[in-house]
Amino acid sequence: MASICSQPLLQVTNVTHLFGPEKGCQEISFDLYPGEVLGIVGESGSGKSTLLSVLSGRRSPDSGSITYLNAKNERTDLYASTEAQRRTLLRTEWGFVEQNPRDGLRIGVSAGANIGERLMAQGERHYTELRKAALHWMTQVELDTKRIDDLPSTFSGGMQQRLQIARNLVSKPRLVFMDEPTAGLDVSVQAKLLDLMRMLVRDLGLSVIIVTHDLAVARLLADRLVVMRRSRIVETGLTDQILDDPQHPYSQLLVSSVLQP
Ligand SMILES: Nc1ncnc2c1ncn2[C@@H]1O[C@H](COP(=O)(O)OP(=O)(O)OP(=O)(O)O)[C@@H](O)[C@H]1O
Repeated sequence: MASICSQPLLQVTNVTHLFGPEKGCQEISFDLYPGEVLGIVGESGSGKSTLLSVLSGRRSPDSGSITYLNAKNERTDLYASTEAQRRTLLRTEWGFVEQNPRDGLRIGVSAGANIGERLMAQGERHYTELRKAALHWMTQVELDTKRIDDLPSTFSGGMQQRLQIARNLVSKPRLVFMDEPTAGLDVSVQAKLLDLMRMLVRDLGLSVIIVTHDLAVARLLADRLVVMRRSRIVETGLTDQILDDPQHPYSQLLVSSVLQP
């Protein structure tokens, strides 16, 4: 967890993006600290994915601001930057793990090339170095290194998700966004992936914003939660506090309906 002295990595102030009344996200404010994992939970349609795409620079807010403390320790306003600057940030200091690995991988190139791509974009041209990094990251995410030249389409869903994680982490991002990264996987595959993600987040000191409708995933990974309902945050707090003692009636309903046997 972050030290209370450090500055927020991400500062979100009054962010709104609406497709219609209560459709999207509105008046969203929170700070994310270095090394912190923030879970965004709420029912389907509450605006979690919309918020994630605004936070990650993919969709401009109608109003509000998001500032990010970059690796040079400069605070930058995400939407005052150019589109190209935001794209660069997403390829370097940030990562984005899509729910469907096919949206986050290049399906037509090998696993090794998928991992090496971000390094190449950052100027690494040495084949030996790219190969070494790919092997290292395959090992980190527990993929068989013998599959380095295989296409991701020959991988299982769980393996593709591990590859997507490796592809993101190779550039040593400081902040990773994840949209339901374990949804659609078998329960046992999910459990192993969650263990791996927990280990990587801890070992690398990553800051993460993760959208999930699965409170068990939130419990395992997140330090803090924001609960969304109809485009707004209804409650925010430490994960254990919210899951064990929710204050808002909607959070109470959400927790009781999902966690009760
Ligand atoms: N591109 C879009 N155009 C119009 N409406 C949209 C668009 N994207 C999302 N919405 C609407 O905004 C609301 C919030 O959707 P969003 O996908 O952010 O919710 P969510 O909480 O992520 O839901 P889920 O858990 O089902 O993915 C929904 O009513 C949705 O129909």
